[in-house]
Amino acid sequence: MLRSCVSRLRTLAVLRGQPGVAPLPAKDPWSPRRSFSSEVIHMDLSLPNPSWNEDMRLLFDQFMKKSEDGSWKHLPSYKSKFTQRTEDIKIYFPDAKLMKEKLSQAQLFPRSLEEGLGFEYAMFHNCVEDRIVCIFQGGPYLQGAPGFLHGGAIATMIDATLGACAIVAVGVAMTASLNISFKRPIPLGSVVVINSQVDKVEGRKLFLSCNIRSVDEKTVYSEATSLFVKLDPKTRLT
Ligand SMILES: CCCCC/C=C\C/C=C\C/C=C\C/C=C\CCCC(=O)SCCNC(=O)CCNC(=O)[C@H](O)C(C)(C)COP(=O)(O)OP(=O)(O)OC[C@H]1O[C@@H](n2cnc3c(N)ncnc32)[C@H](O)[C@@H]1OP(=O)(O)O
Repeated sequence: MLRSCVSRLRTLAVLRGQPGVAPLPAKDPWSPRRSFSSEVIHMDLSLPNPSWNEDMRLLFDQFMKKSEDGSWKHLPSYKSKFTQRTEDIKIYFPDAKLMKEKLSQAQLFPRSLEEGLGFEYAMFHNCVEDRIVCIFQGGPYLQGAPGFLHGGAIATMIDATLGACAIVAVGVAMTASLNISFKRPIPLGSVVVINSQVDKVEGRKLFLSCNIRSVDEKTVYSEATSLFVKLDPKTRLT
């Protein structure tokens, strides 16, 4: 217990001293309030929290303002929550009981880290142009090259944004392929904007693309194309 506390304090000290790293959340991320409780599971985690920096808050406010006339819609996001969509996927599993047990333990991967340490993001759907914008602040536990985001963390957010775009467009769909071009490293703690869209639909196949840019739009960090396949209700996944 004592050893784990010392190790956490060391981690905090290292992170606080690291240039370019977002300040840690004002609240102690290991406080009981942050434990795995139903309160956290059902909390919309795409709303502002103390770890969000000014860019993140400003962008969130701008998109919320744009949502007032109904042209944009904020998409809530949970650690784990049964929705109609998660109900929909049950038909793809032969053993419904086993599936239910698995789902009761499951958490959405990008929501599995504590507040401010990993993936902080909010998505907005443009209902007119049918595209999704994700504002993303990558925390200190997502480091790859020193001071920059890990490529896998970038890929995760790309997949999550393209996935949301596909699901909003056609319902339950899975990533079949994902091709990413990493053009510039993304500094830890900085805010980036992921713009995604459906380019083409061919039967059950959806071709999507996205790019990741800096808030001032001057830097293109990554570009990606993907294929999602709408699941066939006649085919089981396992
Ligand atoms: C369980 C799904 C989850 C649904 C979400 C539910 C709730 C949402 C709630 C909250 C979530 C919010 C946001 C979402 C966040 C993140 C999304 C992350 C998504 C993922 O992270 S997901 C994990 C990685 N993903 C996999 O784990 C897939 C493994 N895979 C398969 O499960 C199958 O592979 C599948 C289903 C893809 C297709 O299988 P299938 O049997 O339905 O279809 P089939 O094979 O017949 O292909 C049909 C046509 O696609 C072409 N095709 C297929 N694959 C291709 C490839 N790779 N390249 C080029 N073409 C390909 C064929 O060539 C044919 O083309 P054609 O018709 O022209 O001949």
